[in-house]
Amino acid sequence: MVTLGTTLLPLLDALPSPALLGVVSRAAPLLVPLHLLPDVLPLLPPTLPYIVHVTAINTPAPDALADLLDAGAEALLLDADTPPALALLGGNPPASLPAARILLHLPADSPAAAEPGALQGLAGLVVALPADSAAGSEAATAIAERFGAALGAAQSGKPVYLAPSGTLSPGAPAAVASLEDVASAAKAGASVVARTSALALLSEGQEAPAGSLDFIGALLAPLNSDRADGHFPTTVVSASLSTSLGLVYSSCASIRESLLTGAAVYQSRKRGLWRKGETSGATQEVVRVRFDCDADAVEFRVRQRAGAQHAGFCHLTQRDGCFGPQAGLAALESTLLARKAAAPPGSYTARLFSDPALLGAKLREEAAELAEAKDEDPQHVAFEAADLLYFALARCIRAGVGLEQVEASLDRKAKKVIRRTGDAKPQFAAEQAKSSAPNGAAAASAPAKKAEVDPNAPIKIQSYKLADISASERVALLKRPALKSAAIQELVRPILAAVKERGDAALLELTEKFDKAKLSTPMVQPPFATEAVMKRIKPEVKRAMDQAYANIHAFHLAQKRTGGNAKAADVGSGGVVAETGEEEEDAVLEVETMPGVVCRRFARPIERVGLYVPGGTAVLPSTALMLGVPAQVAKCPVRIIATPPRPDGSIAPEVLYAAHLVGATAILAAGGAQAVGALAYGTDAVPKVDKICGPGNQFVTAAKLLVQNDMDACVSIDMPAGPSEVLVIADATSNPDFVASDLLSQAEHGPDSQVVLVAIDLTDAQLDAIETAIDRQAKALPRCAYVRQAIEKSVTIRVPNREEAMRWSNDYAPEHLIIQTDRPEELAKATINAGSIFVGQWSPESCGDYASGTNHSLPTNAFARQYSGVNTDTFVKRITSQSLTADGLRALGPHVVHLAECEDLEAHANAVRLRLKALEKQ
Ligand SMILES: NC(=O)c1ccc[n+]([C@@H]2O[C@H](COP(=O)([O-])OP(=O)(O)OC[C@H]3O[C@@H](n4cnc5c(N)ncnc54)[C@H](O)[C@@H]3O)[C@@H](O)[C@H]2O)c1
Ligand SMILES: N[C@H](CO)Cc1c[nH]c[nH+]1
Repeated sequence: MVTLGTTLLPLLDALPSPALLGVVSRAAPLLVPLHLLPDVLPLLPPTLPYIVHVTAINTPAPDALADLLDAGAEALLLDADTPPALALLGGNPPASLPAARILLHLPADSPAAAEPGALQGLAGLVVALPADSAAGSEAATAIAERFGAALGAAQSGKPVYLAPSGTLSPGAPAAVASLEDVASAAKAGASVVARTSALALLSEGQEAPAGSLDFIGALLAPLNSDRADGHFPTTVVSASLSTSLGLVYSSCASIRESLLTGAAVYQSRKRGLWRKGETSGATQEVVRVRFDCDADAVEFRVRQRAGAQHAGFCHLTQRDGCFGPQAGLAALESTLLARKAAAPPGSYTARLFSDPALLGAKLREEAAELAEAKDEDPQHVAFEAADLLYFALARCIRAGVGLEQVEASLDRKAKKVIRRTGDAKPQFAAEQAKSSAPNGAAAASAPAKKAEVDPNAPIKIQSYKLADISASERVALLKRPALKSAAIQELVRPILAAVKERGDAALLELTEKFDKAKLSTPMVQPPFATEAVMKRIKPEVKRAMDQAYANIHAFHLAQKRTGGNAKAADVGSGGVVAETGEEEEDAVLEVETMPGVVCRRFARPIERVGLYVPGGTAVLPSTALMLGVPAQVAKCPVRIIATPPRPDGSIAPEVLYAAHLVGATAILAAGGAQAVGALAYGTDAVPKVDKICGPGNQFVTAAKLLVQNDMDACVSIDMPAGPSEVLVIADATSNPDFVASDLLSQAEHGPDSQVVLVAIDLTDAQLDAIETAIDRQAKALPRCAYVRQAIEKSVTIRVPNREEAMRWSNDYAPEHLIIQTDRPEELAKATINAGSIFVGQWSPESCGDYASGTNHSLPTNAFARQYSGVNTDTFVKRITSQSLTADGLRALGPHVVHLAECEDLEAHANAVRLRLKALEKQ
């Protein structure tokens, strides 16, 4: 429905003053004669709804009338004798003109008003009053009622405007309504038309000159307070999205001043007129003032202006509105505006603003993902729509366009009457056809297919000089690319719930859905290294796996010997732990803390462990070794490897061989969140485990975090491991090709990987040599598409010296730290936070990834500050014990009694007192 409600409809009869246009735009539509439109249109504020008056003399063809609506006119007012009005009244409306956008200008004696409801398809009516009927007269009231009934105005709220005699006849003298006329007409449910030349803009208390009408007084005429103080409750909403900012009060005086000046003024119940922002500077520009349906409450639509210390409406300076912080699109708009004003270099949003190609590619990518999202997965649709809105809004903000303008554009489009066919442009139609083809449906996890990127575009890491980086920029640059963790959790939750509730049936369904494998059972039992399997493994790969296994085993077995200072057998002799069979390496920590008081700590394997071996974008037998060997060394009795099956249902032979080497007790042929759910909750076929270890993509990580927090599952995880990352420290002695190759070796893992180069005092030419090597090597890689996306999220930091390099590295806490500098051991010693360190130019990270002996399952996302990588301890828990002799209890007991009494825990004290008494009797 068009928005035409007002008590006074100003008819433009001369070029208007800006002051008048300002008031009109804040409170009423404007009636513009067609012949004035070309001159007036450029002057009209974009928010002002205008109606074009068409007479019989200047009626254009119906298509040209439709063009007026398309160009932004709220409605057309057609004189009754114009051909389209005659056609409408004859029941044969022109196809191109929707009646809902037409007002008819009828004489008071028009037979069209004879029947209630006869005109109800129209947007409204303007009724020309006879010369002897003032707008407030009884005759006018009767006319208003008759035409109101024909229009169905009482039900719809559509306007009936009464035009005092001569008002709409250009050049003719016209009667001017009085304020009383306007008020009486309002009581009869009608409004009044007045020429703008007859309107006076008056401040509170001023008298209208003779022959003119107090414009604002007329607009306020219908207001009718139901409060003793005569004020009006007023909701204040933002110009975009109509977000509620607060509730205040208005009086006729405060509204008058607001409409006149365009700055919000309210009525304080204690202190009189409240000129918003007078002291704080946080003023409000009034966009529109409206009354509610019974005219006893007001709405102010405003643009909030920031003051010196105060940006919002609420007296709490950190808040935008009195009802709390913004949310959704409004909050996103504020954040993006703030980022644009003070964008920390390196923050993702800052890059979006400065890199049009990146933003363009992301927009296309997100639009494609939304198009591909399945209706059956509404959460995924919402997730992708949110992504697209984020990038769309970033695009707008970059161009200085806010949501208010976007909404205005939507409203303008909604007013168009000439509809385009809505067909897609040919290149997009062709792309869509490709992606909807049966085998073209893109998986959500196949980023290499997403944005169309020029393969020859340079692959270059963004570089920053430490000296130019502010404290807040430093914080932003140390952050990892944003992960959509909350949204991913929402996708993962139903998967976990399905497996928890429906067990194997859900597990098999999800395996078919995500990994395209139709299985009859999810479990594969040993033997794994059958002849058929071994035939499919290249001999050199088998030898490499054997060497890797030996090294990893040696290093992880050695880790058991660092736990204590006594042999396992001693524990048994103390009488506390009865088990036998501990081997020499199962050392026990034993300390006699005071004579006769012996404390011990010893390890026991976690009984059932799940080892997740990723398999989405690459098959990773190396990860099976990295998890399986320490679990084997720790002697966990149940060791289940979980890994996504290939589409034919099989497991890669190399993973089967790794399972054989590490003595896995079974393989779960499932991946993603469903595998994690099956391990955490157990199904008929899958044994429940006590701990789930191993890296994976964001679905796997989110699922691990969720099951860890589910008390029902009673399962722990190794760490929140995420996308791979590496930080390389290089100086003038480094080999540029080596540095580039190390950076790329992690960038190729996936689009979310991040690599960081910390360059110590390199010249431009030295840095250029590394960048050139990155570009050249990357373009030759088969996984170049992943590399390009990872490099987009990566940074080079140019630092002046080794101390600053280490400070950056320790703050970043990389998963992998590669030190390719002069005297690398010194920097290794200065390392405080890192998952694993690669020291010197002959120690590429790849060696640790596969075969040197260290583990490659490491903490990412700065969790190296508090987590270790997977190691033998990951698969054990440590039990402590103590044994006291009688003398030991005599010496320690009284202290324990005092402490228990101090905590008012009598039973604790008693357990010692009883024994001390028994000892006294001996
Ligand atoms: N930090 C480490 O130690 C380390 C080591 C190796 C690998 N990684 C990382 O592990 C990750 C491996 O990821 P991957 O994808 O190749 O294999 P993955 O096995 O982790 O994930 C594949 C599974 O994801 C699920 N999945 C895919 N799309 C989905 C969707 N739209 N909804 C729900 N589930 C979906 C499927 O179930 C599929 O089986 C990479 O990010 C890599 O960097 C890390
Ligand atoms: N670099 C990975 C850890 O982030 C592990 C890996 C597996 N295969 C090769 N590399």
